[in-house]
Amino acid sequence: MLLTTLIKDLEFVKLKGDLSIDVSGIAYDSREVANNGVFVAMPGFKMDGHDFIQQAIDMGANTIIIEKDLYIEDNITVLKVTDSRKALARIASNFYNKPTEKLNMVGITGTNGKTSITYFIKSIFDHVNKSTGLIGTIGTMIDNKIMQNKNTTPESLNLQAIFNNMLKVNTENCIMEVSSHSLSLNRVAYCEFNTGIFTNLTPDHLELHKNMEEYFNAKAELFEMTRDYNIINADDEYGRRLIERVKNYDAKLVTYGIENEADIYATDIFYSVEFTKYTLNTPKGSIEITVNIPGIIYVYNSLAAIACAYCNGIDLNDIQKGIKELKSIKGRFEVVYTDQDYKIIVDFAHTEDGLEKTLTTIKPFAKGRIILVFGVYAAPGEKGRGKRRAMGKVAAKYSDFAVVTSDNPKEQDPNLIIQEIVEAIKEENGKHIAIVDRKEAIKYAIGISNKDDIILIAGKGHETSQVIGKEEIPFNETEIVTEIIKTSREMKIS
Ligand SMILES: CC(=O)N[C@H]1[C@@H](OP(=O)(O)OP(=O)(O)OC[C@H]2O[C@@H](n3ccc(=O)[nH]c3=O)[C@H](O)[C@@H]2O)O[C@H](CO)[C@@H](O)[C@@H]1O[C@H](C)C(=O)N[C@@H](C)C(=O)N[C@H](CCC(=O)O)C(=O)O
Repeated sequence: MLLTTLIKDLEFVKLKGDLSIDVSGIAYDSREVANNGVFVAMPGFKMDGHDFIQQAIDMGANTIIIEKDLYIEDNITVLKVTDSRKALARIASNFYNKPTEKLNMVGITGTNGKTSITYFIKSIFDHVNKSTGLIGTIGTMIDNKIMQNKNTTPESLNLQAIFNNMLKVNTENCIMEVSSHSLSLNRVAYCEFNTGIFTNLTPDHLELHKNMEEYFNAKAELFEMTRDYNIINADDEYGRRLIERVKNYDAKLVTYGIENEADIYATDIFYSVEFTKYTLNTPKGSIEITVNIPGIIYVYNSLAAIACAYCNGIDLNDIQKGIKELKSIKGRFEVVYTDQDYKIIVDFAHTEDGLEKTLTTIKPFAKGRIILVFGVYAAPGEKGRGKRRAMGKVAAKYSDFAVVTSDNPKEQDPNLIIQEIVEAIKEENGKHIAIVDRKEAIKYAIGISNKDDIILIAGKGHETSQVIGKEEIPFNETEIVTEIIKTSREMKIS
């Protein structure tokens, strides 16, 4: 591709070199630069791409895009921009010929519910044979095949490549989770969204966003990028603020909820431990909905998905069938083991709010105790103890016994994280034990469970690894539970 084509609509200052050259591709990691490629130097959290420019040139880069003032000796083209992450998004979109213009793009943001909503929408779209790809925490799904992502919302270059791959297999709809990081770090810049969905906002990722206002503003950016519909939860405090903000935007506002007045809303909700039923009310009529995942959270998540399907002109009968056809979502209130004695549920709940909602969903149905296995992950740059204490309090309040363990301690001391959680549990007189090794903690919970108990293993959900120190260790909770139960049965028999 000609460099002039690649940099179309990019604002830059040419520091040196020729613009009428051919470039073979783009890289933001010097180790991945191809011969005659463009290297975009981006300052990072741990390192700085500007320190790897020489390596990129040695790898064969013929063009370098920078945002810092640097003098580069080699005889190559150097362009300076104000924000190299944003510049990467611009040229990545150009490189793949603006793929989002050819897809029906749905972006979902908010602290909780994003993954479930992508799956609910896909299930409805699949029911009416709309070819649909997903991007999110569980990975990227194209043609029903899942590939792992490094991030919930990948870097712009990877993202645009994914869109392009979707188009190659004639995918028409792309349903994606849009993390607040991706908005703040311009990973989704120059994506054309048809629909934006806002779920809710509770404290999370405050290591990057500093405070809730900044976190809210990051999420709200998505709704400045949508063309057709803004779908917002009317029962969330921040949702209501967003409604006020987007009221006069070009995209049509559609609200959903249970408590407050909304366009799409649920009434007559019936909960059981296996499913939830409710009456769906829309401007086009009402219909019974069965969601195969229990709890209030999934009433909200299904309503958001339904609002999206509704805006896409899908008939209420098809919406009803599409929601019912989704049997489970990996790591989302997933019953990984059940017999007449007890149930084991794996759930991704990893915030105070998420944990509280999952525990209160279980509470009315737990004939025995709720035994909770959980920890708190170490977020990059996180220093505060707020989240650990808050989750400890929730554990003490809503579970009968907490096995406090490691989540992803990363390079922080897992004992210290656990100690801070335990302090909060003790203040509430909660029954607990601390077991640093997560597998041992699960084994302990299974060992002490009696008839009718429910074990909730919270925090990691669909994840298949645990990050301890710098190491990523395979950790699949479904497999671990199965193995522990098998071994304990074999021991009982012998
Ligand atoms: C803290 C954070 O967000 N980090 C993201 C960031 O990496 P970084 O800034 O740490 O990269 P770095 O290692 O400092 O390197 C800086 C630059 O030098 C370059 N480099 C580095 C070494 C080298 O030899 N050559 C070279 O060119 C790197 O390619 C990079 O461009 O930029 C990378 C590329 O976009 C991201 O993959 C990475 O996400 C990490 C993996 C991460 O954990 N991010 C989390 C916090 C995140 O983004 N989460 C959200 C939300 C999740 C949720 O909602 O639950 C998500 O969307 O995933």
